[in-house]
Amino acid sequence: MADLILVLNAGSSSIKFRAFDAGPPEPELVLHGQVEGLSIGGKVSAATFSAKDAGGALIGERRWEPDAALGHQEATDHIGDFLRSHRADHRLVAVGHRVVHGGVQFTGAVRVTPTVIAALDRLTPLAPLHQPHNLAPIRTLVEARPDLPQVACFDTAFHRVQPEVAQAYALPDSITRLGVRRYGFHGLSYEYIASALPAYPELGAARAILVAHLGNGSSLCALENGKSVASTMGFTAVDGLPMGTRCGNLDPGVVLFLMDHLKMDARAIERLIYKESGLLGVSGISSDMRTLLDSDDARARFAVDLFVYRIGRELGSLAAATGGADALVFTAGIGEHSALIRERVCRAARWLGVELEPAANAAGGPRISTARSKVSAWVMPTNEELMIARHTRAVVRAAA
Ligand SMILES: Nc1ncnc2c1ncn2[C@@H]1O[C@H](COP(=O)(O)OP(=O)(O)O)[C@@H](O)[C@H]1O
Ligand SMILES: CC(=O)OP(=O)(O)O
Ligand SMILES: [Mg+2]
Repeated sequence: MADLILVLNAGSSSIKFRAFDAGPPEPELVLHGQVEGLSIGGKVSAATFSAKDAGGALIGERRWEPDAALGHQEATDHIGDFLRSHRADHRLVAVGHRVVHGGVQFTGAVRVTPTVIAALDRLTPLAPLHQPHNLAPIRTLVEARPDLPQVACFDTAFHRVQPEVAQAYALPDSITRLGVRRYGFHGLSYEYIASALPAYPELGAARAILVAHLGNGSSLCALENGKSVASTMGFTAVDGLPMGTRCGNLDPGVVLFLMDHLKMDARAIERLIYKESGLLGVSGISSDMRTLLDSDDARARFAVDLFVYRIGRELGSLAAATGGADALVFTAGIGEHSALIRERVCRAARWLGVELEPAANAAGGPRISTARSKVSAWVMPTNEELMIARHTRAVVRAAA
C-alpha cells in the first residue's frame, strides 16, 4: 500500500489537485486533475472538471452549464467525491495546500495547527480572491480528519529573500512595521522553475532569468542565481500586471478619487480592482484569454494589447533590477499555451536581446529563441503541486 500525499492548489479561477506517491526520492505522480472556469464574479464561463492517471489516461470528466456559476466550494466537494471513489489501495498520509499569503510570519512551509489557521485567516483581506479558498478545505479536513497532517505552502515565502529595497515601500517606518511591504506571489511556481533550471544545460551559465507566470493571475519574477530578487506583485496579488479580473498597477490616487468622487467604500473598491477589472473590465467580454484571442471585438483586442504592453514595460523594470537578463521563461496557463502572446511579448522584449524562433514557438518550445539570440527564451511548464508535495513531505518527515 503506497503512502499518498494529496496536493490542493486553489487559484483564483481553478482548483488543481495532484496525488503523489510519497515513497520515491522525488514524489511520484499517481493522478491529477482540475476544475477550471470557476466563477470569480462578473460574467462566467463554463466550468469543467477533468482527471487523469499518471500515464495521461482520462479517468474523470464533467462539464457544468455556464449559468451554474460554479464556486470554489462546490468544486472542492466534487474533487473530494472523485478522490473517495479513486482511492484504490493508497493510504493518505498528508495533504499539502497552496496558501497564497504567508505575511511576514511564514517564511517557509508549516504544519497546520489551529494557531496557524487563525494567523492565516487574519491575512484574508490581503488576498480576498485566494485565501478563503485556500483555508476552506484545510478547515473541512481538520474537522473530518483531525489526525491527518496538513501542510501550508506559501506563494510569498520564495520572495522573502529579496533585497530589502525590493521589498520596501517608500512609506514611514511605522507603516512598514505593520507588515505593509512588497511580498510577491506565485512563489511556488517560481521556486519550481528555479529547481527545474538544471534540466536545461544551455541555461547553466545564466545569471539573471526573467520568468513570466502568465495565468489567470499573472506576475513576473527576476531570478538571480535561482533566487528571487524582484517581482511585479506587491502587498497583495492585485499589483503588477493586468490579470483576468485584477487591474494590476494602479496609482493610489485613483483609489482616493473613487472614494471622494464616487463615494465608493473599501469593499466596493475591492470588488472593482479584484473582480471587475483586468482583461474582463477592459474588454467587457471575458477574463479568459482564449475567448479574447478568438474575438474580433475591438475591446477584446485592446485588452490583449494592454496586457502585452504592460508585460513589456515590467520586463524592462525587472531587467533594470538585475542589470540585464540572460533568459526569459514563459509559464502558467497563458505562458505555456499561447504562442501568440509569447510572440508578442518577445517582440516587446526585442530591445533586451530576445530573438524569437517562430517555428519553435509554434511548437511550444522548450527553447523558442534563435541560436544567436542574446537573451534566450523558453517555455517551461510550471508544477506548483510538485513543489507543494516536496515541501509537505519535508515538513512531515522533519516532524516524525
Ligand atoms: N491555449 C491557450 N491560449 C490562450 N490562453 C490560454 C490557453 N490555455 C489556457 N489559457 C489561459 O490561461 C488562463 C488560466 O491560467 P491558469 O494558470 O490555469 O490559471 P490560475 O491562475 O487559475 O491557476 C486563462 O486565461 C486561460 O484562458
Ligand atoms: C497569486 C495568484 O494570482 O494566483 P493565481 O494566478 O492562481 O490566481
Ligand atoms: Mg495559478
